[in-house]
Amino acid sequence: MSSYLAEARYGKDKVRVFRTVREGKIYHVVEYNVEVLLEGDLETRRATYTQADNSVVVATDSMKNITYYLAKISPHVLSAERFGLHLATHLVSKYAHIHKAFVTIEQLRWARITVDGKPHNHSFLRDGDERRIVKVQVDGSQGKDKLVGNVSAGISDLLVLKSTGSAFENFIRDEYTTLVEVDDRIFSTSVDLLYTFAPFEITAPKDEKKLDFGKEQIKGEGGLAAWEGIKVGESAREITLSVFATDESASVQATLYKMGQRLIKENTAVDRATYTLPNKHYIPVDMKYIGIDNTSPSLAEVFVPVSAPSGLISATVARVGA
Ligand SMILES: O=c1[nH]c(=O)c2[nH]c(=O)[nH]c2[nH]1
Repeated sequence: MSSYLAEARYGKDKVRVFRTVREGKIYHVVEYNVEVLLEGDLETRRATYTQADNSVVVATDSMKNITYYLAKISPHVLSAERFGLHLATHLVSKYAHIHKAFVTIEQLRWARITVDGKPHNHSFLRDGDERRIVKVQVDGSQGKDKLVGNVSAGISDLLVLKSTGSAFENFIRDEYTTLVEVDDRIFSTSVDLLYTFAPFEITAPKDEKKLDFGKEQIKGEGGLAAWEGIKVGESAREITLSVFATDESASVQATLYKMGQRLIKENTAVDRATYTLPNKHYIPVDMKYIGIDNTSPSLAEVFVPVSAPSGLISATVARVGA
């Protein structure tokens, strides 16, 4: 039976980077977990996988070093979108046989501590397990002077709960149905969101050593939005939280759709948004045995948080015509 190498991609995962940027007495900080993967002519030029020839292999250790080097010198390091674009563009520009770079960045939360009502200059707290996610792909396979950037970004593990304003009624009732219809229930989910910008053209930096990567070098609306990704990121989080809080939810599905609709409407460069929402069930405790009604929706006050199983609702909302 014969076989061949169908696909290959390799790199470094879990490169942990913490960076400070000083602005006088004020410090800005970011913490990233970075994954860097490369694709290229690893078989046609030298048989890396099939003949154990390492002569075209950029060591994954070097990719880690490049990540730290760019974290030191990149003017874009405080934005995960910009930093990812800079890192991926640098890798594809530097190595002739590397055609695609894939950078995934997880950004951990560090919020300023408030002291006497004022944000502190250099002290921070971890205000949640939620992470920002940025995925960048830079494709140089059509030529190193025609780099194409693809950026998607979003949120992972944003845990939310509302204690009313959620119902689930009129679903299929048949021989398998035990769930009762409720016009008032707890709705809790851990939001995963990934939104995608239109692909855009990047002009590779002319001065490799300087690694200058100016705003003017990214063409197209999607590119500029990815460049200004911090704003879209803030808007996406705010829309997600505000729709979750205010929607009179008929189902997780219906609330998810409203989130996606508003995200696309208010962020003109976002083409698609995929939400994945587990339905973390809170079940009212049955106290009929002791003569107490805790299960009628309006009287339910004591609940069991159920970690498994959970519902899982996922959908992509896309811009018409994109
Ligand atoms: O919002 C919901 N959607 C469902 O599809 C579903 N199914 C279920 O058992 N509970 C819920 N809740």
